[in-house]
Amino acid sequence: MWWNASNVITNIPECLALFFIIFWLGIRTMHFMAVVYAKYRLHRRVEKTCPETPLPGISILKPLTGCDPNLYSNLETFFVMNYPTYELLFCIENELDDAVPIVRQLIEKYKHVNASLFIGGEQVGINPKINNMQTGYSAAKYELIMISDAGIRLKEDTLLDMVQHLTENTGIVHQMPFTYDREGFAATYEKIFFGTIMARMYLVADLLRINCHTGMSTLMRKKLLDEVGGLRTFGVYLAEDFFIAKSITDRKWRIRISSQPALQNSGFCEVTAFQARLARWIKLRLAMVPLTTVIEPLSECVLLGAATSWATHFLLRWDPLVFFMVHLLLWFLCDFILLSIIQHGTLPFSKFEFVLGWLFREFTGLPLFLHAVKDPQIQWRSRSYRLRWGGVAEDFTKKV
Ligand SMILES: CCCCCCCC/C=C\CCCCCCCC(=O)N[C@@H](CO[C@@H]1OC[C@@H](O)[C@H](O)[C@H]1O)[C@H](O)/C=C/CCCCCCCCCCCCC
Ligand SMILES: O=c1ccn([C@@H]2O[C@H](COP(=O)(O)OP(=O)(O)O)[C@@H](O)[C@H]2O)c(=O)[nH]1
Repeated sequence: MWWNASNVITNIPECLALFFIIFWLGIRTMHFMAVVYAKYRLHRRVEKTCPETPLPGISILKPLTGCDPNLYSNLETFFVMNYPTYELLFCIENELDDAVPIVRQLIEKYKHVNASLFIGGEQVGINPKINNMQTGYSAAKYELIMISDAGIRLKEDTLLDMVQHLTENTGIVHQMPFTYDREGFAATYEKIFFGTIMARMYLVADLLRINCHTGMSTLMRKKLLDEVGGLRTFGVYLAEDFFIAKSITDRKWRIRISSQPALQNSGFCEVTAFQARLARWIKLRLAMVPLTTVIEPLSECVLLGAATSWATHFLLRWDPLVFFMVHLLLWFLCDFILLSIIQHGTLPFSKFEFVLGWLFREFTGLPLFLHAVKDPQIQWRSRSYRLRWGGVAEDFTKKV
């Protein structure tokens, strides 16, 4: 019999083939789980009526660096939130930054909104985003802290949605990264990335309670940060989001995603810049969870498909080409369904554009991963870093 136990143990090709088939079944299961969980979990109707207790106040930290064509309209969404008590704390490192006049203009336009601008930051660690936010954090007066990156847009009811997910035992509610509708191939590629490969992993991680916290749009209880020394404690890391969530879950609090995905809407949208961003994230993930060195490339549709085609041919004599084509089709359909659920409306591109964008994403995923692994140096904006094992970062800007 082909699966005879002693054969499997002693025969390496058979073991490898069996491993690929089991891994393939695992990833396919995750794919289906992600689709079902997305349908059940995302885009829930937000209750407009207040619960018995008054809604808690939120201090929203907006770390800004530079200006892009969408900055004004993205920031404006924060001034028109349907939420009773919140303050906006804009943080900008450099007084000459182009974002300064934009923020001042908005503060002037919406005088009734509680908003302040903090310039200069404070050097508390290596992470420039934490350094930038530190002065705003020190001034924050509410019990909830929201960290929201420069390119994020909110819907009117996003804060309500997030607060409603902050149940008694929950310490963090974060938004799953996704994108706002923009035009062009780069925007299509970004939306496909966040709505397929990233969403699949993110949703399954949330379901299995694996730390997948991404700091681009996240709401947390301030007391949980203050208990460990405040935001500054995480300034030694570049992936501050991962370590904040780790610290909070270590104290037995839950983290969960909100029902609305994060709408990233940076005004700069280019394939190469996006790939550089993804390469930086890959390097962070490898340092945080070294297991991803194997899991990430093997979870790529093309590599997994090729390996499992070989495995099923080797063990079961199935036609590898037929297997690969069926695998590709199944993967493609699951991805399209998942993306459509997350979009929750009409996609801003045609089916043909989806096919092109999807093939591009799938066939560039592995080369991008290998390219990222090759060079340990991390470039973030104008600075360079290296990570030590465990995630503590070193600034390499002056050393290069
Ligand atoms: C995208 C493909 C991932 C494949 C990984 C395979 C398995 C992982 C399972 C779940 C992980 C979900 C992925 C979540 C994070 C993805 C985004 C990311 O990389 N973000 C990093 C950078 O974020 C920015 O950092 C700077 C900050 O200022 C910005 O605000 C941030 O947006 C972030 O730092 C990542 C941290 C590390 C996450 C590691 C998660 C790995 C978990 C591995 C578990 C393996 C078992 C899986 C079994 C299902
Ligand atoms: O030197 C920096 C780099 C980034 N940021 C802020 O950190 C957030 C995330 O930055 P970026 O979009 O570059 O990170 P990514 O999402 O690509 O990881 C944004 O609000 C930036 O304004 C900052 O304050 N100082």
